Amino acid sequence: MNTSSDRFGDYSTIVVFGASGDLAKKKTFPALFGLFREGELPSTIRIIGYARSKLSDEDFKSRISANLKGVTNENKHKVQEFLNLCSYHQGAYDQPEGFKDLETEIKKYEDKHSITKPDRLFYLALPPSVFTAVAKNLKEHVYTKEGRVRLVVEKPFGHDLASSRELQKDLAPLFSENELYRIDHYLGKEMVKNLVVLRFANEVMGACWNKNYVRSVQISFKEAFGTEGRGGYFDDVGIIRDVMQNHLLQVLTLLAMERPVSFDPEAIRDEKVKVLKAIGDIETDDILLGQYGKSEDGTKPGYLDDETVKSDSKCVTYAAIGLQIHNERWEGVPFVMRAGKALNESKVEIRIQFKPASKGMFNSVERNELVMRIQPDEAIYLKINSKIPGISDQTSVTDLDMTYSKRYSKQFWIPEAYESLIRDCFLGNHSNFVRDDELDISWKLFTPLLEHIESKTGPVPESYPYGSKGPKQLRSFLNKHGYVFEDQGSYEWPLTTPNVKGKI
Ligand SMILES: NC(=O)C1=CN([C@@H]2O[C@H](COP(=O)(O)OP(=O)(O)OC[C@H]3O[C@@H](n4cnc5c(N)ncnc54)[C@H](OP(=O)(O)O)[C@@H]3O)[C@@H](O)[C@H]2O)C=CC1
Ligand SMILES: O=C1O[C@H](COP(=O)(O)O)[C@@H](O)[C@H](O)[C@H]1O
Repeated sequence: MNTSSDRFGDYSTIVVFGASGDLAKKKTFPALFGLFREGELPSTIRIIGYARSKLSDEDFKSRISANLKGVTNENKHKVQEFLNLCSYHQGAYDQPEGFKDLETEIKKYEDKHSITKPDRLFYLALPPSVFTAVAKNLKEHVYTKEGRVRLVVEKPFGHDLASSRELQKDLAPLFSENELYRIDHYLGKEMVKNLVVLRFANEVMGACWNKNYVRSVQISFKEAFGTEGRGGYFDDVGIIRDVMQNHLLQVLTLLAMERPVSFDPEAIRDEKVKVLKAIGDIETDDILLGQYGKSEDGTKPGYLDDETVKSDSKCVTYAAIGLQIHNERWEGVPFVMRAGKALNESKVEIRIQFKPASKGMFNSVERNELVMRIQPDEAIYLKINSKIPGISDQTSVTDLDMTYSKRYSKQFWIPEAYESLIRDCFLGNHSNFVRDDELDISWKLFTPLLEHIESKTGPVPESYPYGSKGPKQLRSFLNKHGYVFEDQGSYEWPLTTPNVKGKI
């Protein structure tokens, strides 16, 4: 696979802002360690954690070491080697002093290694309220014209179209689009990265990937836990901003875009933008909204039981949205995105249901369905009709199954999303990052819907029990959008023992 590369040098500096925070502890530092452990980061780089909290180097290191993953007896020495590369720098986000000191510290390291063209990666693991202040101070005090600078920004990139544009307007004069890496961590997930290959490296897939064969497409995100502990954050956000406007929409664009001319990041992102532009307005009767209540047995709390949320909150914790893509390939094919918290299971998957086989020989065979499970346990399987083996002349549904855990050995390293994306930043590959125009169109699409939902007269979400499959109307909503729940007959997974007899 050709991917463009502009790799940083061996004496680069990575600064993680918000290093005392949750994301840094749970994702950023574990990902940096994972890359180091696998030899994907040079052993000579410098990693600096920056935050306002008063922490000694030891405090900081013990904080980050608690979450490092993939440590075995054979590689445990790598933990200390990694920690030796790290240090902590205390400073404010809105005052120049901390940044000036940071510049001195980085320069000292670069001078020691005679680096004249520095490579500096700044990772903002920070609330968006301080993005601009940090970006300004970085530009003024820690930027290098001689070398290369990359700025990684975490979601949320705004709250709606206006605030997203405001943020863009603030960042644009400071860092060029080429220097900006907007992370959507779903783009770093293995199965999401495989979509381009699955579609465009397999003629058989390409041939049926259109309105002539596909009846409906679903992108489904389910979490088996509620907003426990994050209600305060979630109440202003809701499930649509939290995972749909970004993660699921990114998956949809990769699923629906035309073939890019190459693996060049701009070629890929150009195609994503084209398909985003072809998505029709979201109709208000094409949505299903829910909010979870207590579990049926009363052991799990309802959303409104969280003291950090407004007692009469209409915050949406479940949404299903029907979309149409108005282009030659997809006209008339319903795309449904659905996402919910506090459901019966945690699973993210794509389901492409094909049109039924022609009648005549087979009057009751089921529709083919291609499932790509993003998590847990990545898998691609195609449900097909097959003759029941043996003396039977009946058909049954079975599957062509590529479950990664069965197909690839456990010794084989599949990077976590953040590992994969930080590696891309280091290599200078923008393919899996969100470009400014993608962001703008995605907010244009979702802002009217959000305004409708959040207006005083907006719809009241249907209550569903914690631990259930979601709102009761889901089944009819999916039917309305072309998805047929097939009678699975003798389908069993993973092993089938058909209970049928042949005709004499
Ligand atoms: N946590 C997660 O799993 C995910 C987070 N994100 C995004 O990543 C970013 C960071 O998230 P997370 O680590 O959870 O956030 P935190 O709330 O943990 O904030 C990170 C650090 O920023 C500083 N900080 C917090 N609040 C403020 C404030 N009001 N003003 C100035 N500084 C503040 C604190 O450091 P100090 O006071 O020491 O300076 C804190 O340790 C956010 O944009 C979030 O939306 C995205 C996906 C997942
Ligand atoms: O961005 C977010 O994503 C997580 C889900 O990410 P995953 O990698 O665990 O699937 C979600 O729980 C969170 O609410 C949201 O902010």
